[in-house]
Amino acid sequence: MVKDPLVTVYRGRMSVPEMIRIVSRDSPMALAQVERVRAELAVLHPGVRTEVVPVKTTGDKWMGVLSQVEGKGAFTKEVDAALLAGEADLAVHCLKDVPADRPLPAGTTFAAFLKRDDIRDALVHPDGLTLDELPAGTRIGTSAVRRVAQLSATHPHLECVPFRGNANRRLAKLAAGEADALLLAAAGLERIGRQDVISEVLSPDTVMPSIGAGILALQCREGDRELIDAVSGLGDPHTHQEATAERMFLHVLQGHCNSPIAGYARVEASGELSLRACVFTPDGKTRLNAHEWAGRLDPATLGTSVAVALLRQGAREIIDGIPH
Ligand SMILES: NCc1[nH]cc(CCC(=O)O)c1CC(=O)O
Repeated sequence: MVKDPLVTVYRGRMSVPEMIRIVSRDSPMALAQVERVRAELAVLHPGVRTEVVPVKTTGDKWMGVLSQVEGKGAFTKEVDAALLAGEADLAVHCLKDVPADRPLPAGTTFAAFLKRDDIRDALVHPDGLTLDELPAGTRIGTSAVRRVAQLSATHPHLECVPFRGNANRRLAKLAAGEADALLLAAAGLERIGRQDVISEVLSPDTVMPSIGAGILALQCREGDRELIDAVSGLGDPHTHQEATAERMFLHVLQGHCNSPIAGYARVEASGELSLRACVFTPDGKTRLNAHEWAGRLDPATLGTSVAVALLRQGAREIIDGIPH
């Protein structure tokens, strides 16, 4: 490989923090995510030392309905607070847990989006049945309004039962018989090393993923130039475009924690970005769809355009009609 002399000089001059304190939730999945960040940082900046600052979030402690606590911010609030208080320098978030209806907490910014993992949901059934093979009355453990709405529409003979807790806990509750099957993110199961329990990975056409699925976001304090420069090299350009389009879409739509919204952007084989998205009623009976290509639009404008397309079809009325 030919070395680009400019890059070499720039790397040589770049000052990198000696120590980076990384804050995250303390679930096994979150800690596995931190390990990925540490491993990628070690490759990019072999001299850097890192320390992990695990915190418990409201979303981890509260096992009731999320809309009764912070709703969407329940998994990020304490992590943001540690960053802003200077107790850590870098936060690792699942992008799908970072509220998009409001700006990031003042004084913080995204420094990178890591290369996207699998965006699909997976079925976990102890006997290995697929979604279409599940008998009537099978209890699916999920509290996600997005999953409940879609399953209700396509598989009305199945029964969704409320199921909260981190992925490991959900697997334990499944093993204890509190449900017959689960829907979980394939990427999450992969991160905790439990792909073995997956009985079927569901195509996005069967269950449309959540906005931001499979993306890890690195968040820093806004003024922390040295750190932002040091970690921005972990970012993936396609993921950045996808994340930007998806988050602007959610921002314009102004959903709340009970809004069944799904969708994903993708840089297609042609190199062009596309975004498809849906809004559902909670019973899944009404489903609004939009799919657009970026063409000359930048990713954020594509997100805006798809949101407007859904608003024209009545998305606001659906979202506002759902109690929250
Ligand atoms: N809401 C919790 C959450 N946040 C991110 C993931 C999975 C990993 C990802 O999509 O980044 C999960 C678990 C799940 O939905 O099964």
